[in-house]
Amino acid sequence: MLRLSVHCSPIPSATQVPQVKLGSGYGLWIINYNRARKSAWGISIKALKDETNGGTSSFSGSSWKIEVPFEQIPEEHPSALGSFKDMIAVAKGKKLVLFLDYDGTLSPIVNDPDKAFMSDAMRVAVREVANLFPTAIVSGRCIDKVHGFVKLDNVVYAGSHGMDIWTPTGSLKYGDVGQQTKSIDEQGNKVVKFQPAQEFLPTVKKIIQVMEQKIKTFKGAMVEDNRFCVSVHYRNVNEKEVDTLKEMVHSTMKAYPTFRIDGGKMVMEIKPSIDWNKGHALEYLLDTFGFTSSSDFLPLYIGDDTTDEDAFEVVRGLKQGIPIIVSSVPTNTKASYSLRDPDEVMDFMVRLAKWKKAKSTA
Ligand SMILES: O=P(O)(O)OC[C@H]1O[C@H](O[C@H]2O[C@H](CO)[C@@H](O)[C@H](O)[C@H]2O)[C@H](O)[C@@H](O)[C@@H]1O
Repeated sequence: MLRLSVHCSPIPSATQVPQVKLGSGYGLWIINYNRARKSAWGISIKALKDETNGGTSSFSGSSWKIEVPFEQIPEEHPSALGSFKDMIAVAKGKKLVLFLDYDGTLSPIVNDPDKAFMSDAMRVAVREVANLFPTAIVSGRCIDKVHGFVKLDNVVYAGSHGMDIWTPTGSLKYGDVGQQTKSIDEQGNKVVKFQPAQEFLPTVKKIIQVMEQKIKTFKGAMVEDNRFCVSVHYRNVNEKEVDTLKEMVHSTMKAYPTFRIDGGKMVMEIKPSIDWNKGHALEYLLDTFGFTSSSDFLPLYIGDDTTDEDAFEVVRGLKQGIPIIVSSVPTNTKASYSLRDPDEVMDFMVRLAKWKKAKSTA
């Protein structure tokens, strides 16, 4: 346990001090924590629902005393914009491959999941980078929905947390597992669909039916059909009812032992318990892009959520790649760099495109 005395400036009055209820879905964020000096002067403290938990806090006089398990202190990660030159230096001689999460990365987090629109400017930026680098959108949403938001045809899509991947070629490496089917899309293009959770589809449909009934008593709760996965949203549920809703979901899912529940931003993500996640999807996609056996590629993955950590881990494991977390506060992550929000993600892509064009004309 690391003990910190945090002096606030200006001194907050008792009423300004955020109510931090530890152990019930609240947590502490320490901004500008100086790991080397183990101090945190003049910092701001936020109590965020549903974030890292642990420790205790108390307020006395002009300072907060915070006790946090050392391993839970969020680290700062250099800005991918601020460190652009150093960061991109490793791309020399390599082919960059871009992976982009959708919610919270290309679109801001909003209360209504059906209204998480991407701006036109963001669309222009994604189209531009996708013209320069192989680019994939990797989302928890079902493919139809994420395609409906992104509306671009020069990227490939992986939906349902990577359990539904559509590419023009498919993969030879994964070709013999019987999970790839060839078809023709609405525009008459060949598409190979990789769907490792096919057999779970009937049960997913059943779970959606059951959950839709059960959430009726929770005002604001919403069930989202993500084809191979189900999201139970509680962003708009009264705080006092969130724990009961979570308990309901956990106890209901006991009847479906071949499924697991992962966390997300005010959402419970119900998924088939197969050994497949966004990290595996990244490996599959690298293969379809033709990069598996060579070392001359550099994956760059940008994402904001816990499910993106699986992809960050794979990128790290490859020992050639750049994992970037989208977060406005320091956070515990396997990413190496950070961008604060979707606006910075857009600036970053514009910069990336400029860098590539300058390199090509040099
Ligand atoms: O992998 P992603 O593309 O990041 O998708 C993860 C989930 O994102 C969506 O939910 C989140 O964004 C919503 C809109 O901003 C927000 O209302 C919700 O609270 C967030 O959890 C999406 O609705 C889910 O289906 C995705 O699984």
